[in-house]
Formats: sequence, structure tokens, C-alpha cells
Amino acid sequence: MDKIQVVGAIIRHDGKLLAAKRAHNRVLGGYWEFPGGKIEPGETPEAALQREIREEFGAESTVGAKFLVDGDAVLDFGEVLLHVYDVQLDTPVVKTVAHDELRYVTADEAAQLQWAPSDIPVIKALIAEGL
Ligand SMILES: Nc1nc2c([nH]c(=O)n2[C@H]2C[C@H](O)[C@@H](COP(=O)(O)OP(=O)(O)OP(=O)(O)O)O2)c(=O)[nH]1
Repeated sequence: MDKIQVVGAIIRHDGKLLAAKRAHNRVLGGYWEFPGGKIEPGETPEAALQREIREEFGAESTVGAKFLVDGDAVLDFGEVLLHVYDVQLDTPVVKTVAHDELRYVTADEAAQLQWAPSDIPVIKALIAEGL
């Protein structure tokens, strides 16, 4: 089966990382993740991130560099390949439709959260860098 190509956003503020808790009624509900979602056919990763952030937060964003570590996990519904990018929010978050909670976390706080399985290599690398 093809891998599920997913993009996630590294959004920082005051040295902290924006962690998003997936809504309880979604796939992987309750796990913490990077805001984002699946790349649609014909879409660039950058355009997918901007679309997802608009859909999930009602915010406009600028997508920067790709993080060197990708995430990967085989789950019961398929294999997720997660690519994360630095993202800057250009306008405020005005809604949250996909998450039960948003939280800016320090490296120590991030280490305490239960991240989606595919996110773990990425979050470990970010924590090692001090976020
Ligand atoms: N957004 C996001 N999804 C992740 C992460 N880690 C991870 O395994 N996933 C999984 C959960 C989902 O199976 C898939 C992303 O799809 P999604 O459900 O969030 O987004 P979507 O809006 O494109 O999907 P859909 O509900 O419209 O089908 O990747 C992550 O850090 N961020």
C-alpha cells in the first residue's frame, strides 16, 4: 500500500513549540501532533500546510525550511510518512476545528506529552536541539 504522505508544522513562539492534541473523535484521537494533514494529489507540501492551517486555525502562514528528520510509523490504517516544516503564523488562530487543545510547550513539557507514533523521531530530534 502507498504510504500516507503527511505534512506537519513546527510553529514556535518565545522558544516554545505549538503542540496540538487531536480531537478525541478523529483517527489517533487524543495524541499530540504537529498541525497539518495529508498532502492532496498534485499539491506541494508547502501548499498543503498552508491549506491545512487555514482549514484548522483560520490563519494565514508562511512555510520555511524542511526539518531534516522525517517521521514514519506503520499503523493499523496504513503507513504514515510525516514531513515537517518550519511555519510562521502571519495571522492569529481564530478557530480550532481539528484539535481539543493547543499548547505552546518547552522541550521538557514536550517530552511529557503522548505524541502520535510517527511524530516520535521528529519530536526527539527537536527536543535534542532544545526545540
Ligand atoms: N496532522 C498530522 N497528522 C499526523 C501527524 N502524525 C500522524 O501520524 N498523523 C496522521 C494522522 C492522520 O492519519 C494523517 C493526517 O491526516 P488528518 O486526518 O490529520 O488530516 P486530513 O485533514 O488531511 O485528513 P482527513 O481527515 O480529511 O482524511 O496523519 C501529525 O503530526 N500531524
